[in-house]
Amino acid sequence: MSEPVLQAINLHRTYGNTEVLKGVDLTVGKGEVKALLGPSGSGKSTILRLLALLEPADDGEILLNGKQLGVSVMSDGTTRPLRESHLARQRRDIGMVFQRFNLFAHLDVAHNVTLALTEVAGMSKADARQQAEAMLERVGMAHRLKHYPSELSGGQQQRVAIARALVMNPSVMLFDEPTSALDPELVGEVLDVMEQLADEGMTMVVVTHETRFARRVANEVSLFDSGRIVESGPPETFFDDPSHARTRQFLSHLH
Ligand SMILES: Nc1ncnc2c1ncn2[C@@H]1O[C@H](COP(=O)(O)OP(=O)(O)OP(=O)(O)O)[C@@H](O)[C@H]1O
Repeated sequence: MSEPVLQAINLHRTYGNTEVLKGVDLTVGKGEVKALLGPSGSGKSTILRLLALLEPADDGEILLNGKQLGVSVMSDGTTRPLRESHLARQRRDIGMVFQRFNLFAHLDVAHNVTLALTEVAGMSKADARQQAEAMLERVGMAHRLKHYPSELSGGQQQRVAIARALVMNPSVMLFDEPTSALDPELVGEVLDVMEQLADEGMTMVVVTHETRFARRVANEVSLFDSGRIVESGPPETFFDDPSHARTRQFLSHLH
């Protein structure tokens, strides 16, 4: 594997009495794509929310480019949760794309993409506009700068959401079932953009039910079940490995 960009070590998360993540280890190397499959409720969205620093783990560590996230390490080696302002800075380096596009309804396409650049990164409006246009060009949406989200198809909204995450120049992009809320005829345009990103060397973690995409684009595929990664492998062998009994069972429900 190439040098690790994102590492999760023994992540745990409990809601009430339900232990949703029971010790998850995950490593994504630079320029690699990791696909996570798994049944509904197995904890896939939870792991992505933790990796995106949207909520804290109860136990375990997350490292980005070798640096532990979400905590400050004291001189005696103990750790403390990071202050919100520092957390916000770390979040900028992690792009997240949700199942539902989560665009700001009251802002046009260009402003959806420039907002974080001007408000969070402190960039001038002119520079932000230039970067946003370049990023929207990359996802094939530069011709819709003045449109509002409600005037776009789901696939177009999702491509804008991808541009909005990319414009912060993150080290890694996390995708949480980015096509599962789309009409079938719109899935391809979003997967094409994601494949193009992968080809360009973006490091990605993708929760998806699109097994053909995972076969074609991922470097490693993992099956997530009941809060754990239970089976993993390169796509060439993962789907057809006779020892992957749980993957076979999962796939038989999917089709
Ligand atoms: N904030 C929360 N409070 C309480 N329970 C939660 C919370 N978030 C998730 N859960 C529970 O954790 C479990 C795992 O949820 P999660 O959304 O991570 O699964 P998933 O694998 O992404 O499922 P899906 O494919 O349906 O999105 C579910 O039982 C869910 O109800």
